[in-house]
Amino acid sequence: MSNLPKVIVKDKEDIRTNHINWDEYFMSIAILSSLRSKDTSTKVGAAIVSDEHKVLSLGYNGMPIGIDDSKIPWAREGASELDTKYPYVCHAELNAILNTERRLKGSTLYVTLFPCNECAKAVIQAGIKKVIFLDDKYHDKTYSIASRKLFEMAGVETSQYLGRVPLIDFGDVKYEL
Ligand SMILES: O=c1[nH]c(=O)n([C@H]2C[C@H](O)[C@@H](COP(=O)(O)O)O2)cc1CO
Ligand SMILES: [Zn+2]
Repeated sequence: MSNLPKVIVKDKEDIRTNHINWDEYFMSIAILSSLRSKDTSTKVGAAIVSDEHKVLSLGYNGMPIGIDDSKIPWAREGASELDTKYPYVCHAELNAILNTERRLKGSTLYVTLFPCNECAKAVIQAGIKKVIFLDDKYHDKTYSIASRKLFEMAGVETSQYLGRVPLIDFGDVKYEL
Protein backbone atom coordinates (compact mmCIF):
# COMPACT_ATOMS: atom_id res chain seq x y z
CA MET A 1 0.00 0.00 0.00
CA SER A 2 1.39 3.35 -1.02
CA ASN A 3 1.25 6.35 1.31
CA LEU A 4 0.90 8.76 -1.57
CA PRO A 5 -2.23 10.90 -1.62
CA LYS A 6 -4.88 9.96 -4.09
CA VAL A 7 -6.52 12.58 -6.25
CA ILE A 8 -10.27 12.48 -5.93
CA VAL A 9 -12.49 14.44 -8.26
CA LYS A 10 -16.27 14.31 -8.23
CA ASP A 11 -16.81 14.66 -11.94
CA LYS A 12 -13.86 13.40 -13.93
CA GLU A 13 -15.55 14.23 -17.20
CA ASP A 14 -16.21 17.91 -16.43
CA ILE A 15 -12.95 19.75 -17.11
CA ARG A 16 -14.42 22.97 -15.67
CA THR A 17 -14.83 21.52 -12.21
CA ASN A 18 -12.26 18.73 -11.89
CA HIS A 19 -9.46 21.06 -10.86
CA ILE A 20 -9.02 24.10 -8.57
CA ASN A 21 -9.14 27.57 -10.12
CA TRP A 22 -6.28 30.10 -10.10
CA ASP A 23 -7.49 31.98 -7.01
CA GLU A 24 -7.96 28.74 -5.09
CA TYR A 25 -4.51 27.58 -6.19
CA PHE A 26 -2.63 30.72 -5.17
CA MET A 27 -4.53 31.37 -1.94
CA SER A 28 -3.86 27.75 -0.98
CA ILE A 29 -0.14 28.33 -1.58
CA ALA A 30 -0.32 31.44 0.64
CA ILE A 31 -2.11 29.42 3.33
CA LEU A 32 0.48 26.63 3.12
CA SER A 33 3.28 29.22 3.37
CA SER A 34 1.70 30.66 6.50
CA LEU A 35 2.24 27.34 8.27
CA ARG A 36 6.01 27.95 8.10
CA SER A 37 5.58 30.86 10.51
CA LYS A 38 6.62 30.37 14.14
CA ASP A 39 4.08 32.90 15.34
CA THR A 40 1.65 30.94 17.48
CA SER A 41 -1.01 33.65 17.38
CA THR A 42 -1.22 34.74 13.74
CA LYS A 43 0.50 32.89 10.94
CA VAL A 44 0.49 34.91 7.73
CA GLY A 45 1.41 33.64 4.28
CA ALA A 46 1.89 35.51 1.02
CA ALA A 47 2.28 34.51 -2.62
CA ILE A 48 3.11 36.96 -5.41
CA VAL A 49 1.96 35.91 -8.85
CA SER A 50 2.53 37.31 -12.33
CA ASP A 51 -0.20 38.18 -14.80
CA GLU A 52 0.78 34.94 -16.55
CA HIS A 53 -0.17 32.98 -13.43
CA LYS A 54 3.41 32.21 -12.49
CA VAL A 55 4.49 32.27 -8.84
CA LEU A 56 7.15 34.97 -8.44
CA SER A 57 7.73 34.79 -4.71
CA LEU A 58 6.50 33.44 -1.37
CA GLY A 59 6.78 34.64 2.21
CA TYR A 60 5.54 34.30 5.75
CA ASN A 61 5.94 36.28 8.96
CA GLY A 62 9.20 35.51 10.71
CA MET A 63 12.23 36.99 12.38
CA PRO A 64 14.88 38.55 10.10
CA ILE A 65 17.46 36.22 8.53
CA GLY A 66 20.44 35.40 10.74
CA ILE A 67 18.67 36.36 13.93
CA ASP A 68 18.38 33.55 16.43
CA ASP A 69 14.64 33.57 16.88
CA SER A 70 14.85 31.64 20.13
CA LYS A 71 16.32 34.88 21.57
CA ILE A 72 13.42 37.00 20.33
CA PRO A 73 10.05 37.00 22.07
CA TRP A 74 6.97 35.80 20.19
CA ALA A 75 4.72 37.34 22.86
CA ARG A 76 1.98 39.82 22.03
CA GLU A 77 2.38 41.60 25.36
CA GLY A 78 5.28 42.26 27.69
CA ALA A 79 6.72 44.64 30.25
CA SER A 80 7.66 46.89 27.35
CA GLU A 81 7.03 46.76 23.60
CA LEU A 82 10.62 45.56 23.30
CA ASP A 83 9.55 42.36 25.05
CA THR A 84 7.01 41.61 22.32
CA LYS A 85 7.41 40.29 18.77
CA TYR A 86 6.12 43.46 17.11
CA PRO A 87 9.31 45.52 16.69
CA TYR A 88 11.25 42.51 15.32
CA VAL A 89 8.99 40.37 13.16
CA CYS A 90 9.21 40.75 9.40
CA HIS A 91 5.75 40.64 7.86
CA ALA A 92 4.80 38.00 5.30
CA GLU A 93 4.14 40.48 2.50
CA LEU A 94 7.47 42.28 3.00
CA ASN A 95 9.28 38.94 3.09
CA ALA A 96 7.59 37.88 -0.15
CA ILE A 97 8.64 41.16 -1.80
CA LEU A 98 12.22 40.81 -0.55
CA ASN A 99 12.51 37.07 -1.23
CA THR A 100 12.93 37.54 -4.96
CA GLU A 101 14.98 39.52 -7.43
CA ARG A 102 12.23 39.24 -10.00
CA ARG A 103 10.32 42.25 -11.25
CA LEU A 104 7.00 42.44 -9.44
CA LYS A 105 5.46 45.20 -11.55
CA GLY A 106 1.84 44.42 -12.42
CA SER A 107 1.74 41.32 -10.20
CA THR A 108 -0.91 40.14 -7.75
CA LEU A 109 -0.36 39.48 -4.05
CA TYR A 110 -2.33 36.68 -2.40
CA VAL A 111 -2.11 37.08 1.36
CA THR A 112 -3.87 35.40 4.27
CA LEU A 113 -4.26 38.66 6.24
CA PHE A 114 -5.07 42.16 4.99
CA PRO A 115 -1.74 44.04 4.80
CA CYS A 116 -0.74 46.67 7.35
CA ASN A 117 0.21 50.17 6.17
CA GLU A 118 3.94 49.38 6.20
CA CYS A 119 3.38 46.40 3.92
CA ALA A 120 0.97 48.46 1.82
CA LYS A 121 3.76 50.96 1.16
CA ALA A 122 6.13 48.16 0.13
CA VAL A 123 3.42 46.63 -2.08
CA ILE A 124 2.89 49.95 -3.84
CA GLN A 125 6.61 50.61 -4.29
CA ALA A 126 7.11 47.13 -5.73
CA GLY A 127 4.49 47.87 -8.40
CA ILE A 128 2.05 45.18 -7.23
CA LYS A 129 -1.30 46.04 -8.76
CA LYS A 130 -3.75 43.74 -7.01
CA VAL A 131 -4.10 42.40 -3.45
CA ILE A 132 -6.32 39.41 -2.72
CA PHE A 133 -6.62 38.84 1.02
CA LEU A 134 -8.31 36.21 3.14
CA ASP A 135 -8.69 37.35 6.76
CA ASP A 136 -9.52 40.95 7.63
CA LYS A 137 -9.56 40.65 11.41
CA TYR A 138 -7.77 43.96 11.95
CA HIS A 139 -10.14 45.87 9.64
CA ASP A 140 -10.79 48.69 12.14
CA LYS A 141 -7.19 49.24 13.28
CA THR A 142 -5.67 52.56 12.24
CA TYR A 143 -2.99 50.80 10.19
CA SER A 144 -5.64 48.94 8.17
CA ILE A 145 -7.54 52.17 7.52
CA ALA A 146 -4.25 53.76 6.40
CA SER A 147 -3.59 50.76 4.14
CA ARG A 148 -6.94 51.11 2.44
CA LYS A 149 -6.28 54.82 1.88
CA LEU A 150 -2.83 54.11 0.45
CA PHE A 151 -4.08 51.36 -1.85
CA GLU A 152 -6.93 53.50 -3.09
CA MET A 153 -4.72 56.52 -3.76
CA ALA A 154 -2.09 54.39 -5.50
CA GLY A 155 -4.65 52.54 -7.63
CA VAL A 156 -3.98 49.12 -6.12
CA GLU A 157 -7.07 46.95 -6.43
CA THR A 158 -8.03 44.99 -3.31
CA SER A 159 -10.56 42.23 -2.86
CA GLN A 160 -11.36 39.71 -0.19
CA TYR A 161 -11.05 36.07 -1.14
CA LEU A 162 -14.36 34.38 -0.47
CA GLY A 163 -13.70 31.13 -2.28
CA ARG A 164 -12.97 27.63 -1.07
CA VAL A 165 -9.99 26.99 1.18
CA PRO A 166 -8.11 23.73 1.67
CA LEU A 167 -8.00 21.89 4.96
CA ILE A 168 -4.30 21.36 5.61
CA ASP A 169 -3.43 19.07 8.47
CA PHE A 170 0.10 18.15 9.47
CA GLY A 171 -1.11 16.89 12.84
CA ASP A 172 0.71 19.29 15.14
CA VAL A 173 0.12 22.24 12.82
CA LYS A 174 -2.96 22.60 10.73
CA TYR A 175 -5.05 25.12 8.91
CA GLU A 176 -8.78 24.81 9.21
CA LEU A 177 -11.68 27.18 9.30
O1 LIG B 1 0.31 42.84 7.37
C1 LIG B 1 0.64 42.01 8.25
N1 LIG B 1 1.49 40.98 7.93
C2 LIG B 1 1.99 40.13 8.86
O2 LIG B 1 2.77 39.23 8.54
N2 LIG B 1 1.59 40.30 10.17
C3 LIG B 1 2.13 39.42 11.20
C4 LIG B 1 2.94 40.11 12.26
C5 LIG B 1 2.69 39.23 13.46
O3 LIG B 1 3.63 38.17 13.46
C6 LIG B 1 1.28 38.70 13.24
C7 LIG B 1 0.20 39.46 13.97
O4 LIG B 1 0.20 39.06 15.29
P1 LIG B 1 -1.05 39.24 16.25
O5 LIG B 1 -2.29 38.82 15.46
O6 LIG B 1 -0.75 38.32 17.40
O7 LIG B 1 -1.08 40.69 16.63
O8 LIG B 1 1.03 38.82 11.86
C8 LIG B 1 0.71 41.28 10.51
C9 LIG B 1 0.20 42.13 9.60
C10 LIG B 1 -0.75 43.22 9.94
O9 LIG B 1 -1.74 42.81 10.77
ZN1 LIG C 1 2.54 44.33 7.41
